[in-house]
Amino acid sequence: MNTAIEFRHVRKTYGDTVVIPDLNLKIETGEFVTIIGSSGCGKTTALKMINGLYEPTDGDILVNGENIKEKDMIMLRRGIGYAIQGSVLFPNMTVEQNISYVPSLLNKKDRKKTAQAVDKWMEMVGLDFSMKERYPSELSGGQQQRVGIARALAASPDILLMDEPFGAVDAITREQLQSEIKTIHQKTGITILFVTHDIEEALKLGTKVLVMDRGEIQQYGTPKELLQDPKTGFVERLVEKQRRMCFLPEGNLKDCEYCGAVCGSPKE
Ligand SMILES: Nc1ncnc2c1ncn2[C@@H]1O[C@H](COP(=O)(O)OP(=O)(O)OP(=O)(O)O)[C@@H](O)[C@H]1O
Repeated sequence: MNTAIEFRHVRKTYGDTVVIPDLNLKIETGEFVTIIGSSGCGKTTALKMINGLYEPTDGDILVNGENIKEKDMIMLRRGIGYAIQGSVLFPNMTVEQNISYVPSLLNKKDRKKTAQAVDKWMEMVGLDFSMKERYPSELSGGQQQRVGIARALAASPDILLMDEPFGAVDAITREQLQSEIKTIHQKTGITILFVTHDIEEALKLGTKVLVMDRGEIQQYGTPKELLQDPKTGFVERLVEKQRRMCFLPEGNLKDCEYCGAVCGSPKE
């Protein structure tokens, strides 16, 4: 397995405040990593250091084996999609223009290729083609979120960073978007890092879950590992409800819907 992203002794401080003391982590190519932790623990900071929006105070970050310090930032960001909560679309551009923005830069004169990319990603995120001419203000929150994801994917990145992308949408749309991003991951095999506040979402989507507290890794493992063998009290408290869900009242253990195996044990 190749390593898509590696943090080597990464430290990040803002003034006197140490947000990330010493982060060491290897993320394998093709992994869907959900990142969860207490508020302010440095999840967004970690994400933004990968695409160079923030610079580490110390240490190194490698993307596909290359130290990002030695890379051209524009080239680095072209290979890394970035989708965040809420609409960050260009307000004066149509849906089609928003999605085709980066592909048209990359494809230059090949308009057909760009148009094909727009269609492919609109279909993949569940956007009707009739919306191509609309402006962001004429879309619902969920539709705007879909355009944002399609735009991030249209540049064909091999890494996609998502910072609470479904935080601002209603429960039904959220569930639809979750299953769409899961399908996209399965179809494309790209590496995804996905920050969330919702443990259920983290366990449902992640092939690996990264639990952080105060800039430190509490656990990095599969949903099954987190449920069966929480390494710290913090992780144990985080997954407590989900573990209980695997336990049937009559005393039998049921196959857990998250980890696909018996993972809970009676609390009482
Ligand atoms: N540009 C900045 N300047 C100063 N402090 C910052 C800056 N960005 C973030 N911080 C601080 O660093 C800490 C970590 O912030 P970060 O946004 O990475 O946390 P987070 O885990 O994503 O939080 P949340 O879950 O609340 O979104 C917080 O205490 C925050 O106030």
